[in-house]
Amino acid sequence: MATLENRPFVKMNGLGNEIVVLDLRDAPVAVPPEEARAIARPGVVPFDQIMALYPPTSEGTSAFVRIINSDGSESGACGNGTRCIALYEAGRTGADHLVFESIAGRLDCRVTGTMVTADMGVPRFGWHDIPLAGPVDDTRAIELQAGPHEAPVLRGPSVVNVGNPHAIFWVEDIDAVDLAQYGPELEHHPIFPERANISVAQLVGPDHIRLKVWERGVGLTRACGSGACATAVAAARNGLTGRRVTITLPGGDLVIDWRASDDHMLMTGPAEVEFDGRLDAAMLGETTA
Ligand SMILES: NC(CCC[C@H](N)C(=O)O)C(=O)O
Repeated sequence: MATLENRPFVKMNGLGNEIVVLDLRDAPVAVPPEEARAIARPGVVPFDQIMALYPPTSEGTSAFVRIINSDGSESGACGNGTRCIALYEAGRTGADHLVFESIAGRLDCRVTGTMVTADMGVPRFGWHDIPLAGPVDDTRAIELQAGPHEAPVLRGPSVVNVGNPHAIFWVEDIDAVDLAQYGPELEHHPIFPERANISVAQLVGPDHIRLKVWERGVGLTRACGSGACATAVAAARNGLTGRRVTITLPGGDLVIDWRASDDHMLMTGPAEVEFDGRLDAAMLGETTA
């Protein structure tokens, strides 16, 4: 029998980032990568991330969350998924202040209607934090390019770790870049030993950025909350914006406030419940023959 057989799930989204919430607190089991990949197949429950909830390990927290990409790999952060689990738990308990634990730290969330503000913690900028394959003095712009060697289309990204690794390429017009062409090679570039999420960002004004993200372990998505946080702090570090910006993604807007008092990143945006169901053997890739 498949590990996740008969377990209930809730399909949600955060700005069109496709999220499956698996509440495993009652009877915890690991999510096998092959079962995650089976659920993600077209016609089953295509998702970008599974947010798997486990029993909390510290007082005052609702759950320990593990984040699984559609290729079965695990991540330390998912901004849109965090807003989804906050809305899910608010709906279940009636609470409007929820705290989760993750491998990257605490996620403090406040829910108002369908809007959620999540504290995504403090960004890290050291080359070993990202991580990069070797020493780099200044992670505001590193040596990396894509496209023809003599006339690169993308060059000099900012790199940031916000619980997961991000590289942000600053461009004039995000619509002029075919991110599906360059995303795979950059995600897997040897400079990123743990791979990386790859973004193209366009500065619209001192408080507004347009963004598209090629997500590690997934591909192009409608929105990436951690990518929005990484981009906001990279923009402020480069003197392009202030510490509070609106990030416009294909799926809609997120507001990121990089709080000056403690450097925490506060992300505000919507989350939505779509439908629920129960996983069966066929959905988990088991054949009955
Ligand atoms: N959807 C995301 C990011 C999820 C994790 C990422 N693909 C990774 O592997 O780091 C978000 O909203 O932050």
